[in-house]
Amino acid sequence: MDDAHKKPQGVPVKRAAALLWRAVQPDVATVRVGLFWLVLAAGLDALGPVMGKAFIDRYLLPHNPQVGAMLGLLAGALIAGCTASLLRYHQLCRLASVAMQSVRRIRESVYGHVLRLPMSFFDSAITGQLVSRVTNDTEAVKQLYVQVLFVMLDSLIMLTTLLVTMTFLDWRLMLIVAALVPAVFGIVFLYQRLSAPAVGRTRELRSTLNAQTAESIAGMAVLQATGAAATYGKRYASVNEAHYASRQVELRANAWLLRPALDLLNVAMLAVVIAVFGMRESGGQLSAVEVGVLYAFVSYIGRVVEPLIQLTMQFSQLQQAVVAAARVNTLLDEAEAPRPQAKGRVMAGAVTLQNLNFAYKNGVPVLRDVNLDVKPGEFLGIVGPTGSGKTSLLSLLLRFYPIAENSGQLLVDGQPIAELDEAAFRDAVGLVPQEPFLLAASVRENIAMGRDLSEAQIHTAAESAGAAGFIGRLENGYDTPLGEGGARLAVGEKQLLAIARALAGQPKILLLDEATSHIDTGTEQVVQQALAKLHGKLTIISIAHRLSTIRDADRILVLSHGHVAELGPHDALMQIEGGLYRRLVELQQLASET
Ligand SMILES: Nc1ncnc2c1ncn2[C@@H]1O[C@H](COP(=O)(O)OP(=O)(O)OP(=O)(O)O)[C@@H](O)[C@H]1O
Repeated sequence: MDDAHKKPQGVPVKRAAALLWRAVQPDVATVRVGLFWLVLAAGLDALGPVMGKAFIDRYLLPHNPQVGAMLGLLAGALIAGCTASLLRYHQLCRLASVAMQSVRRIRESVYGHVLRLPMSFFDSAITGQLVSRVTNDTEAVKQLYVQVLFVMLDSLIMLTTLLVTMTFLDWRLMLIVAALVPAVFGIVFLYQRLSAPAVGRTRELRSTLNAQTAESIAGMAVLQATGAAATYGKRYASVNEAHYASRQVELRANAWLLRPALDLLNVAMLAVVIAVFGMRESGGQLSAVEVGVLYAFVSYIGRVVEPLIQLTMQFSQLQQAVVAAARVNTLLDEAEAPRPQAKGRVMAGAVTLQNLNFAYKNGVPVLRDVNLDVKPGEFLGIVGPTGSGKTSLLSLLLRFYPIAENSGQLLVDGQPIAELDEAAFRDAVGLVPQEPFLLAASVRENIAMGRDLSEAQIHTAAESAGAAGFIGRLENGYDTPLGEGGARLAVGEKQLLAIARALAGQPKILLLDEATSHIDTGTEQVVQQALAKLHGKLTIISIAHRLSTIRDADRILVLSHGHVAELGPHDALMQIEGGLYRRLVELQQLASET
């Protein structure tokens, strides 16, 4: 099974490029227009020194003061420069907006994708790292588009245009200037060799820091109760220290190799061009034409170096962003939960298990040869020692894991569970999980959970769950905000709300996973009454640790090591001399008496 924190496989650059290419598709036409205008802007930029050269060659050196033409050239250079700047500004804004749109799309698709991943993915996913992938990594992808790709594209266009213009002016001098390109790439290569491992390590460590923070906050009660704060503080500090050291390596490589080395190249190139020019003319008289070319080349060198510096300065960001984009792409490549095209419906809510086997890992069976026939409207309790497979059975009933071939059958109303229409199946099966999960939203939103439910349906569900009473006592009734995780409600109230939510979709089958284990005896009775009222109206399958909650069940399934140990009503099971159920009941009675 894949996990969210694994190292991406394959070449990151390819995966990053695939991601960007996919996301930019709807805006390809806009990008093309933007690039066209950028090429024009670069051409206009290159015109300036050409006009300067004409100014020197035609009027300045030959002492030929034609004021009108000279002013015309100066004005031309000025207009070309201003137009180029304006064009560049508009195009970079246009491209930046394409970039933001693309990132918006990527972020939405990553979040949507995560919501569609199979439950098995989350068995090994680390929350902090997954959150980091959806938020931080997609933010880094924005950098890749906005800062890097478009600034780099602009620089590349500029560089090409300048080299072409120089070729027309003096191709031999152009070749000398062109030597800058391999020199700069040499520096970048060296930089990459030195800093790339550190860049990757820094990201990994930052991700670990996020994961540790998220984990500690989630488990704060346990952490404080076990006095583990100091140990965890130390563990965090050591990762943080490693992160700092890795950042230092990166920064040192940046400081040595980027700006200073490139500034040095700029000065060296100027010296070489002037020296070559001087040698060429030694012995002869400087011709006016050559001086104009020298002027143009000196201005071009500055302009060639600047895009090259831009290209290299963006390089470290590029590396980080490529790693991030590759990781986002890897997450997007993670297979989604299969969406059966099947059209089966749940009509009555009968559940049949025929020789059902299940294992999370090959060779470690969790359910073995389970046979069961639950009739529509039946109330089935499930009990068994810890690890006996109760929750796993519920997960299969929720279609969280597929039933492997040759592993028996799980039928709902006579149809294999995989052949039911997804939306119809989710409507027909309600779940009350072990931990009532509540949103930081109003009571109404917590019951509706985004479903299109009428006010009457929400109220009826709350009534049926026995939650209407306490909701009515909240200051704003159904509009009362509940705070993060329903922080302002008592545990039992959260549980009742979870039942109301499960009932709101008017399911045919209601699954409860130890829904009453956290509740005090008073609230347990409210839940019991709610379940009693539902008894017979829909199929109820309820895992219970507190055996009193399923005493009234039509039948009780006793699981042991993944197979059916006993099955029958409470009274019948209590008759079994030395039976597992009877032992469990007696143990609980003993525990409650002491
Ligand atoms: N996601 C998972 N991946 C791998 N193994 C798992 C997973 N969930 C449960 N198991 C294993 O499957 C077995 C059955 O677990 P399950 O949670 O179904 O038991 P249970 O009867 O519900 O236990 P409990 O009463 O403690 O909740 C256990 O050995 C457990 O370690």
